[in-house]
Amino acid sequence: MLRDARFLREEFVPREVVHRDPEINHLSSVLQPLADGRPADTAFISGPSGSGKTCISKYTVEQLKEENLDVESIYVNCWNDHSRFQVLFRILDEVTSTVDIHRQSTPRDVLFDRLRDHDGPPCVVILDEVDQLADRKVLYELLGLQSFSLVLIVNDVEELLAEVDERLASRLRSAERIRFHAYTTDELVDILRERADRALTHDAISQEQLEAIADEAGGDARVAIATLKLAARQADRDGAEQITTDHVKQAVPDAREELRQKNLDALSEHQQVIYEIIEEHESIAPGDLYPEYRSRVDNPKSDRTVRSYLKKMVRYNLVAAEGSTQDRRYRSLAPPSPS
Ligand SMILES: Nc1ncnc2c1ncn2[C@@H]1O[C@H](COP(=O)(O)OP(=O)(O)OP(=O)(O)O)[C@@H](O)[C@H]1O
Repeated sequence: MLRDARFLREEFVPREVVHRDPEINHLSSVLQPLADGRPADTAFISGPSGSGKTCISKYTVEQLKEENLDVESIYVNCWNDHSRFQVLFRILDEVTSTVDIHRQSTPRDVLFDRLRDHDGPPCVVILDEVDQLADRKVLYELLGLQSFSLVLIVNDVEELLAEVDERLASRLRSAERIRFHAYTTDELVDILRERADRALTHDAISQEQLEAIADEAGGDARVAIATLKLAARQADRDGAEQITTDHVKQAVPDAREELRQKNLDALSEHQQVIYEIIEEHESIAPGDLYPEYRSRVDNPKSDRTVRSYLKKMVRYNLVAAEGSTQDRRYRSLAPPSPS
């Protein structure tokens, strides 16, 4: 049944991608000046979870690098590296040595000065999950760096623009926008087919089962691929030669739970505290949540940062937001524990 399970792993970056030609062409054209040694405009990549924003951005930049020896690239996930220091450090660390940089003792502007003075080949910086940046002013600083061109990945551009100061918003408004839609069922079937052909033995999964998986995934390629992986794993354990309807039916909730758990594990310490508070309540308003959070941590983040954490947790299916903006309440989406 399983030929090469690596093709079903989430982190696998496909060499061939399907159904994103217009988006790839658009991003390639924005980045094209780099091929002539000129800086490129900033690109905003937006769209729902699992619509291929990260994968297509990386793929397009890799293509550019294959054709141009003198282009470099850096990928930073702002969910993990969310402070100004972390972002600047990650970029600097890729382009030059940072052995003498120490978090506690390095003056704030040394990192930035080094990046500004960096005299290497043009470099594309893919900043993923930009809305998770604790200090958005770092974007303003990065926009001013000649050697670096930015690809900014967010779920919703307008939401981000509404949250930054006017000076930064007006710079960002001129960025080129590339919007990704959620995949249709047919598109997901093609993505799944490609993976299944590489990962599984011939005929291990029928068109009907692929359609069933795609249909349940709600346009999200990550959910679809995880479902295929779990269905294949179960079929393999059962010693079956084909994935059956039952394997798929079981894999659908398991895949969602696996992804939920992964997202939960990826939360920072502060985000975990916020999540725990929500879990302890049937539902809670942000106005009650914030003081509770402040009382539980040292150096609490601002109210605004906590609200952006909450939005992200909603997108990642960890919590649900109920009610309108005025009377919003958050509720955990953890499955009921078996009694
Ligand atoms: N067009 C495609 N062809 C092949 N694989 C794809 C395609 N689009 C997405 N994938 C795969 O689907 C998974 C999810 O894609 P990706 O991480 O790029 O989504 P995303 O839009 O960045 O999601 P999020 O906002 O949740 O980070 C990845 O494993 C990726 O390789």
